[in-house]
Amino acid sequence: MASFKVTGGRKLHGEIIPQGAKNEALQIICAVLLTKDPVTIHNIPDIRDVNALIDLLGDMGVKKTRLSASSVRFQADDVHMDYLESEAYKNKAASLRGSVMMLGPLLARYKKGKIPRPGGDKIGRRRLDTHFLGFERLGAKFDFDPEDGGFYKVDASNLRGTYMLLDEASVTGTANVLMAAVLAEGITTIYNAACEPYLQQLCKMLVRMGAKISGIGSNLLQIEGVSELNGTEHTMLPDMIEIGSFIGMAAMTQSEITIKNCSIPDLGVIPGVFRKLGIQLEIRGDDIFVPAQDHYEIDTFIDGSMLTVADAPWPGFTPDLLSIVLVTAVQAKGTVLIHQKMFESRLFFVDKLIEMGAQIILCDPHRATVVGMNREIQLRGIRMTSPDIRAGVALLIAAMSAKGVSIIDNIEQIDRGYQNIDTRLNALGAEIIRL
Ligand SMILES: CC(=O)N[C@H]1[C@@H](OP(=O)(O)OP(=O)(O)OC[C@H]2O[C@@H](n3ccc(=O)[nH]c3=O)[C@H](O)[C@@H]2O)O[C@H](CO)[C@@H](O)[C@@H]1O
Ligand SMILES: C=C(OP(=O)(O)O)C(=O)O
Repeated sequence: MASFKVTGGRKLHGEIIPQGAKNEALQIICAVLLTKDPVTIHNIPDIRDVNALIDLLGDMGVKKTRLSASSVRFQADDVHMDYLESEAYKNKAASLRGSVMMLGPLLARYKKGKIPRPGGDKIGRRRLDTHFLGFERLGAKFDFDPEDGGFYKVDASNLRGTYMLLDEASVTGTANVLMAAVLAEGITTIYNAACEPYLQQLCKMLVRMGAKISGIGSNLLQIEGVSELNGTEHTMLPDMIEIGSFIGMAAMTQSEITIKNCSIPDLGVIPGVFRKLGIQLEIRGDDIFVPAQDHYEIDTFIDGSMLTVADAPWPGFTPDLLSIVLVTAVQAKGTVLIHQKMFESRLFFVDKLIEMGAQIILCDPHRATVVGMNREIQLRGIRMTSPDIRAGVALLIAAMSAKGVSIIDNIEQIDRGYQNIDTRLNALGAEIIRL
């Protein structure tokens, strides 16, 4: 288990380029299974989860040619379906959440697929019902037998388009069902579809491959099945969660940074939520300039009542940034209620922040009230463990703003989603040592 030793109190200065989006990459890389033709993908983040998925596809027989550090050409013209029966497949596929999105393409192209219970963050119950109810609506047979190796299995000789109202606007669920529907016979309508930029990017890529999809960016997708898809090229958007993390980090450490090439129109309400915490952001072309700020003050609602920041399916605020908003509020002036509606185990990391000196009341597993300290008291460095990817980065931000040295254990969680974060932040003036 690796750790970070972080010396707090260093101010950052300079420019940082966000990596390609993790959650988009996981969908896009699964989509290469939909065609026998080459698919070239650019701006692939060099992070644990994405590398694990690329390895897994390689083990399944997908040809990979690395064209540069962040570009790979894939060709799925000879997929070894028997690999799915191996113990190695079970272990590797279970190591990340994104692997579940291989099922839609496998079902569409090979009429069957299986996946062990996928990994990913342990942040509460993470059900997969939407995926399998959707596949069943398309005509697949679904089977899950906990006694039989714990595999989720799907089987279908003939996928047929249909109308479906998704159980919930699941991000990976929508991607999975969509990838099955593009090669199904006839027309599929998916209502209550998730519509994050990740999914919009996937839809656009599928259209370039020859799929017929309308309603892109909305919660009502219509797909006219085609018999075959062809190859394409695709470039990943910058990671909006990393961009939000850098904004919070700059505010907490009184740093002046420029976040380059942010694809601003794809950030939705993210900049607005950080502005509500009182953080000044200047949009300069496609960059975000965050000036060094001694103080920032949390807004109230128009009627003077206390601000709540809550997650919601896109275009609402992404749950993946709530831990960052929470830690950023620790040194703001004012009070905010953080309401994590989707996941019930994502706020427990606040006990570490409290140990560092933050004023937070964990109201229940979904809600925490942060009473900002307006920098009157500096956090103090401690030893802590990163429980999940976003809490891990929230703790890193706290440590970077704290007095003294902190040790963060289990940074593999951070490495799942943030590319060489120590090196990139050290280049801006941080002091982070990988132990
Ligand atoms: C690999 C990947 O892309 N992971 C992301 C994906 O996970 P993932 O696709 O697994 O998450 P889902 O969108 O399926 O939903 C996550 C949780 O939110 C709940 N839920 C979902 C939809 C809804 O309308 N209401 C609701 O309460 C679900 O019950 C579930 O517990 O989306 C999550 C929600 O944005 C993000 O945190 C994850 O980073
Ligand atoms: C929860 C997340 O990831 P995953 O779904 O891969 O666990 C995340 O990216 O914040």
